[in-house]
Amino acid sequence: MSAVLEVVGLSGSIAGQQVVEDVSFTVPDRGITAVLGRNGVGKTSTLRSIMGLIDRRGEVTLAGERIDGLRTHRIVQRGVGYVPEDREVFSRLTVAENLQLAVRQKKPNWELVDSLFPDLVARRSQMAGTLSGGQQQMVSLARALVNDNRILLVDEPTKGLAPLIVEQVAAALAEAATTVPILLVEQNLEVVRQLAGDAVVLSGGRVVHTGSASAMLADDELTHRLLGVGVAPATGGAR
Ligand SMILES: Nc1ncnc2c1ncn2[C@@H]1O[C@H](COP(=O)(O)OP(=O)(O)OP(=O)(O)O)[C@@H](O)[C@H]1O
Repeated sequence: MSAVLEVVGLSGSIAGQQVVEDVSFTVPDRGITAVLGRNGVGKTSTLRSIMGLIDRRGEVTLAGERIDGLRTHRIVQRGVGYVPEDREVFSRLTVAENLQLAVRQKKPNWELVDSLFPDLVARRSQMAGTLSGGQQQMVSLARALVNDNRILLVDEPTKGLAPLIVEQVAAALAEAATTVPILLVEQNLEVVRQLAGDAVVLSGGRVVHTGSASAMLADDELTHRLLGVGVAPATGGAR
């Protein structure tokens, strides 16, 4: 597998404060790569740095071409789809209008979108603001998938969703990943276990671990140390 995205020495800052520090990793051209880490370590800011949405320095190469000097809309045009954490649907537009606004190509991928999100087909005329959180997430994902992209950056798509909806979103992501590689920020480790091939773990704005997601999650001590969750390591013998 070759890399679709290479990030080298990426730093990002917000209001003069550095929140991404010298981050380097590669995203393979297939499957789902997870970005993990505790709250506030810079996962969202890493995606926003790649998209040129915050001040950044460093190299970002998409399919062999540098994109770190480009404005956000140019990065999108090059084929980087971005599904932000807060979904950003236009609440006073219908589902159909939300999707239509995202279209950049002559033949949008309507078949793919309709097959992934049948619920949205029935709700085409519904105002997006009246959809549930899960349905809004699906609109947000559908807007990215309606175009051919080289990679999707998806930020916490299951956040705040009920377990059944989390399963639906995870299934849609798994299916979408058969058509486009995905860089996924995700806190739900069950979803990560289910979907991710590789994992990039951040701490304090820096990469502290990269490698197989399943190998990391199978190692309780490592998972606990990196993410502060899972089974705590034993602290001495029985008393
Ligand atoms: N608009 C902002 N203004 C000031 N500081 C910010 C802003 N957005 C993020 N930060 C800071 O940048 C750091 C990284 O935040 P970021 O949202 O990238 O982390 P994260 O890993 O995605 O967190 P979470 O898992 O809680 O979403 C944090 O210390 C955060 O407080």
